[in-house]
Amino acid sequence: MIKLFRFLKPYTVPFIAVLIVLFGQAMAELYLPTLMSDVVNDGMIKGDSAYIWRYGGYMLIVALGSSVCAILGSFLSARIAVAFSRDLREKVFVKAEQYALHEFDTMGTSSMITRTTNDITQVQTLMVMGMRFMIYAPILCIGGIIMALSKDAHLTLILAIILPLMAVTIAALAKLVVPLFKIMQTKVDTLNRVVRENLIGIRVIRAFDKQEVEKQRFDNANQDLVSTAIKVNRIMAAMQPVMIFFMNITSVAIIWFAGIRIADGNMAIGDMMAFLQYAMQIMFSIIMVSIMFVMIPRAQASAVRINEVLDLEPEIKDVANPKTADDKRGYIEFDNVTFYYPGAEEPALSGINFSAGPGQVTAIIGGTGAGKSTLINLIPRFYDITEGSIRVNGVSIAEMSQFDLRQKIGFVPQSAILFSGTVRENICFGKKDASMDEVIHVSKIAQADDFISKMADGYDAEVSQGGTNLSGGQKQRLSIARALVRKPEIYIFDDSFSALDYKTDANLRHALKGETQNATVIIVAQRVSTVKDADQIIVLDQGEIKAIGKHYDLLKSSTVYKEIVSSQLSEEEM
Ligand SMILES: Nc1ncnc2c1ncn2[C@@H]1O[C@H](COP(=O)(O)OP(=O)(O)OP(=O)(O)O)[C@@H](O)[C@H]1O
Repeated sequence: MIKLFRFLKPYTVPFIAVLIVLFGQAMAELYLPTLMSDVVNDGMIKGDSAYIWRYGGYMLIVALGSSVCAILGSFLSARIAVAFSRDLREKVFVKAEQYALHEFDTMGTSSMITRTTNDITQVQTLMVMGMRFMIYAPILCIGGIIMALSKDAHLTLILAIILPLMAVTIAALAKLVVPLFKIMQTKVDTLNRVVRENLIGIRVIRAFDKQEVEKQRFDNANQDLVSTAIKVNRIMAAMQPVMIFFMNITSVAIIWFAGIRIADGNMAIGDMMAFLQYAMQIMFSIIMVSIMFVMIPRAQASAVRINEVLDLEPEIKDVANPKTADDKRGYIEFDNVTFYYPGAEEPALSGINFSAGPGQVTAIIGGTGAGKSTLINLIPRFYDITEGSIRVNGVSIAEMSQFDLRQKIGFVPQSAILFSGTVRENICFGKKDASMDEVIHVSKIAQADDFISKMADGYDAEVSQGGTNLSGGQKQRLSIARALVRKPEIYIFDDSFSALDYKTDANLRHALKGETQNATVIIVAQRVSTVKDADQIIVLDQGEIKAIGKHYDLLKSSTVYKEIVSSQLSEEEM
């Protein structure tokens, strides 16, 4: 957790201010019982009302000062902690944005959400308490002991017996509760995962009538978290009466023994009253510190999880002096590329060699799991290759900046992901400052203008989160328009026409031809009709290129291609 405190640096001045005002509060509170004892001993007992008024006035001023310090301390510490967690959330988010895809898989999306929200809140809560009590409680405790000793050294023997007993009790309770706090964070993770899977997969769950099963799964995760939380709260709840018991027994013992000492003439009444207050202050500060210590392990577990996110160095990084690749446009070369997914024993792709250039359409076809998506994911450098090299415009993509590389690419993923916002905003995601004419133009090419115009608000119609108010084909067309609006030099379509009917698919490809005639187009497709006009077709099977060529040549030369074609077209069509 200490590692995270480096992010407090911008708040050094308010942090020091917090320490100063809380020091002031502690000193004021330590002074009050002494003033009160003076009022009792020298004012009330001697019947000196002027003294009572004067010292009563001092007491009021000191109490007021203490309150002002307390308010300022709370205000400043809350502001620092909230600003600190805002900064931390931003750092975690920015870091996560740099992760390679498999690093996301390692962390887990739901765990990333818990880490960005709940875990940071745990650290924030501890930080508020820490700032509040870190300096205040020790001063109150040590100062209280010194003042109590100065009032009556004999009576402090009571504290010498009670305080260790209290410390042992707190330690025993903490030993029970600390491991439970740690477990709670992982249970929050599990609950988040179940909720997330259910919300995303709600249609599948309903279609398969699995509501009851999923409800049970949720109940189990929920109950699991609740039972741990109940255990923790039981122990924490037990702490309060136990501490009150200690405080009461201390008060009784002090009054009893002080009574004897007052009767013997060895102690003044005012000193007894002050002693009692110091004893309460000492005990209160011990309770505060112990509550903080009990909270530390939970926040510590959260801090470890936050540090895991911050310390994970993204595997895919820009080189120190990235090269530009602007001498040519749209040239892609795969040179003996082999790729293993992290941790996989078999390569997903091996010995891939091909090149593609501007004005050329390259189609990739193959059975499911052949490695088509993997291949095109390597071009924007979503993964780093294991062997060989991939060059864009003659420059290895590992030597270019990721920003530069991805600026050159219009990527349409397999599953169309849209964001909440309007249709226009979703299309402009590809180019922030695209004009309305550009948006309409690309929508027409993507065969989206028709359905957008029919929507109540047209281009200003709202797309719900994840695009759930659109059909699969409509989503695909919007994500194609989003890629087109960038006017990139390389287009990558990952099975992006699969949800379109044959007619729309044909119209779209026809319209695309004009738009992309100077660009390099790579199309992954399952349908032969989508790929057969391509300038080159790459036939992929089990991560290897089995053949490259045009449709008619491949029909003669490649048995794998022929099998794919014959499974889709009749003898006559072939
Ligand atoms: N993130 C991943 N981690 C590990 N292995 C993966 C990952 N993604 C894909 N694979 C594996 O890599 C191989 C190729 O998958 P890929 O998604 O590239 O196939 P595909 O040809 O695009 O299939 P489809 O047409 O079904 O989409 C498969 O064996 C798959 O299990």
